[in-house]
Amino acid sequence: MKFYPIHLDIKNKPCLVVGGGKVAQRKVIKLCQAGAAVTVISKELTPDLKVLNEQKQFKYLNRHYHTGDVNDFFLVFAATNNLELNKQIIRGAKSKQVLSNRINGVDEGDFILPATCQVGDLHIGITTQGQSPALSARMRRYFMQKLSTLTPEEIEAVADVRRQMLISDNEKDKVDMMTLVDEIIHKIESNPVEPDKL
Ligand SMILES: C[C@@]1(CC(=O)O)C2=NC(=C\c3[nH]c(c(CCC(=O)O)c3CC(=O)O)Cc3[nH]c(c(CC(=O)O)c3CCC(=O)O)/C=C3\N/C(=C\2)[C@@H](CCC(=O)O)[C@]3(C)CC(=O)O)/[C@H]1CCC(=O)O
Ligand SMILES: NC(=O)c1ccc[n+]([C@@H]2O[C@H](COP(=O)([O-])OP(=O)(O)OC[C@H]3O[C@@H](n4cnc5c(N)ncnc54)[C@H](O)[C@@H]3O)[C@@H](O)[C@H]2O)c1
Repeated sequence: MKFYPIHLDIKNKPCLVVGGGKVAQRKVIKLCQAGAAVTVISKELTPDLKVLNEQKQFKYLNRHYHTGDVNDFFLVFAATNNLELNKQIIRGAKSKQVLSNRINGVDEGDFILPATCQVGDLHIGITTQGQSPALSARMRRYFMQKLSTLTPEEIEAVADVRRQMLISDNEKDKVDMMTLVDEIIHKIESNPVEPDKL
């Protein structure tokens, strides 16, 4: 296994995205959803990033990357279309022990992002260890279709019974919880996938 799978709590943690294109946008949206304190450095922004900037979802520095910009960040994303610059950003981050993601290739940088799909608190993360992103993207669409039959409330119901079980230490609560889990698995199994939507 090349990469260690982890779900990181980045609430209020300072995260830097260098670049304002389509790939940077994907990173920024997920960082904001996870409650990070996001800074974006780029002279250009996609239309969606412009809207998020107007909503003050992140701190925007409308300029090119400068050496030293990575200092004091928790995570850094080198997401420009300039391969040499992305390498330089990763080197800068490494010299400051800041964890970094490079969108081109996996040999530099400390982590890569999985393709994800979710229903409520159930999240599925898919990676090919950076080798076949197109396969990850397709697998995500497969699981999105499979999970589309579930609701956040059904996922929450399992957590509710578990909380009850932890208080009561009652065998019946455990059976109830496993029944709900079985129902979820059954719904997923019996939900057919439409291949032309993958
Ligand atoms: C999962 C997802 C998460 C995210 O980005 O948030 C993600 N790529 C996504 C989309 C996507 N990627 C690509 C396309 C173009 C069309 C296509 O091919 O389909 C699209 C579609 C689009 O852009 O719309 C091509 C591509 N990707 C990378 C390269 C390498 C390079 O540039 O050298 C190339 C070009 C060469 C090639 O094709 O190989 C590199 C990476 N991409 C990764 C993640 C990491 C490894 C993930 C893994 O382990 O599998 C890694 C290493 C870096 C990273 O961490 O970012 C997201 C899912 C979107 C979804 O869920 O639908
Ligand atoms: N990881 C992935 O999922 C993935 C997917 C598709 C493509 N790619 C690769 O990622 C790269 C970026 O793709 P994109 O679609 O976001 O490109 P894009 O052209 O839409 O965006 C590039 C961004 O980089 C910014 N930039 C350039 N020089 C900069 C500098 N000196 N300082 C700050 N920002 C700077 C630009 O302002 C622009 O916003 C491409 O090279 C592509 O090969 C990666």
